[in-house]
Amino acid sequence: MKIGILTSGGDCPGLNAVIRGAVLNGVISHEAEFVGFRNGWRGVVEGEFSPLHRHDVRGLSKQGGTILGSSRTNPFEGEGGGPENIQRMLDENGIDAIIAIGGEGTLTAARRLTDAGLKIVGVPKTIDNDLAATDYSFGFDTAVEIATEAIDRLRTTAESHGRCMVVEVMGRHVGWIALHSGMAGGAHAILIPEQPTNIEQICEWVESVRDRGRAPLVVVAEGFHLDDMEEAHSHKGLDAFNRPRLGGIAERLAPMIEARTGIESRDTVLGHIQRGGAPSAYDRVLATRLGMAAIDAVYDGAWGSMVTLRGTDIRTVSIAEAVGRLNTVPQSRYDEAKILFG
Ligand SMILES: Nc1ncnc2c1ncn2[C@@H]1O[C@H](COP(=O)(O)OP(=O)(O)OP(=O)(O)O)[C@@H](O)[C@H]1O
Ligand SMILES: O=P(O)(O)OC[C@H]1O[C@](O)(CO)[C@@H](O)[C@@H]1O
Ligand SMILES: [Mg+2]
Repeated sequence: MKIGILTSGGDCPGLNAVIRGAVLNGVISHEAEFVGFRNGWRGVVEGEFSPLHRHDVRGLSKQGGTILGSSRTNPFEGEGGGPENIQRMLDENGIDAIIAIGGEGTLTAARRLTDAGLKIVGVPKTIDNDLAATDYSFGFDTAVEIATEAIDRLRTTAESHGRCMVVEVMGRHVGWIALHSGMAGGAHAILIPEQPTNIEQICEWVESVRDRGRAPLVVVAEGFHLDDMEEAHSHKGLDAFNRPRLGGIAERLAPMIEARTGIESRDTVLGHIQRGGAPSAYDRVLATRLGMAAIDAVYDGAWGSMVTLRGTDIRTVSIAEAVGRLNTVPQSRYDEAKILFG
């Protein structure tokens, strides 16, 4: 079989480990051949790909980013877009199946193409951990490690100056990175999109920390909004898929906290640092296993399915099951963390 692999949407540590796992399992177990599409669906629509041999994936599991490149191209648009054009391109090049590695957008596109008859298997990726039907997605653990290290560092400078630090982490719709890094770093408040809060409550937590002689540390997810804000803070325009680019809520909160409490406050926005660099060992293992399992799904003809982590097992589910809803932070997990606020 000749299998095409693509990575689409925002990048994520572990993408290269998936590619390596798939290529190695395919070559070793099935003598499969591989091509890598350039820049996500754009490479499919424009027929831009190159062979991926075993030697191309050597040493790749520790490498951040994606050797294939990524984009937010819509496979239903453009001259070569749409299921008929894509199938023709695949037939002309003898490509039997596609492994699409991406988030809910990429997987939704994959599901629509599969509904139209294309042979695609999905692999879930996102640092946000917001995809349903998988217990964890690779990239999340790495992002939490990076954010936790940043929180640890901010804490020492905060204590030196008796300042309040507001640290912003990623998380467009869900607060998993904030929850886990905040718990790991001993944050005094964790603000997440699922739990709009008022500024008075935040200041109460901050003041109680100060009253104990400590420097308050607040972790906020970029998608958080105060309960009197209509939506998440955005001042950077739109992304390539016309969605507001988030980021900057920490810059709004820090002066509000300072004005209300009198505690000198600083903000830090971690941004894409959380997506860069080498994946953690956990993410390398998870990504490698998902890549290997994607090959099994291809050889089972499980089109329209996605490989997934359930407990410690790798399974397959239908993509439809994964993209319909978000994996949000449950109330019980937030309540548990909240015991330590203030
Ligand atoms: N409903 C849809 N139908 C067809 N194509 C879609 C659909 N939703 C998204 N896409 C395409 O898939 C691309 C990738 O989706 P998106 O940009 O949301 O990234 P993602 O895979 O969800 O990863 P990320 O976690 O970075 O959001 C989009 O830019 C868009 O072109
Ligand atoms: O890479 P971009 O387009 O700036 O996307 C940023 C978004 O992607 C993510 O990193 C992953 O979905 C979000 O946390 C963030 O809002
Ligand atoms: Mg998306």
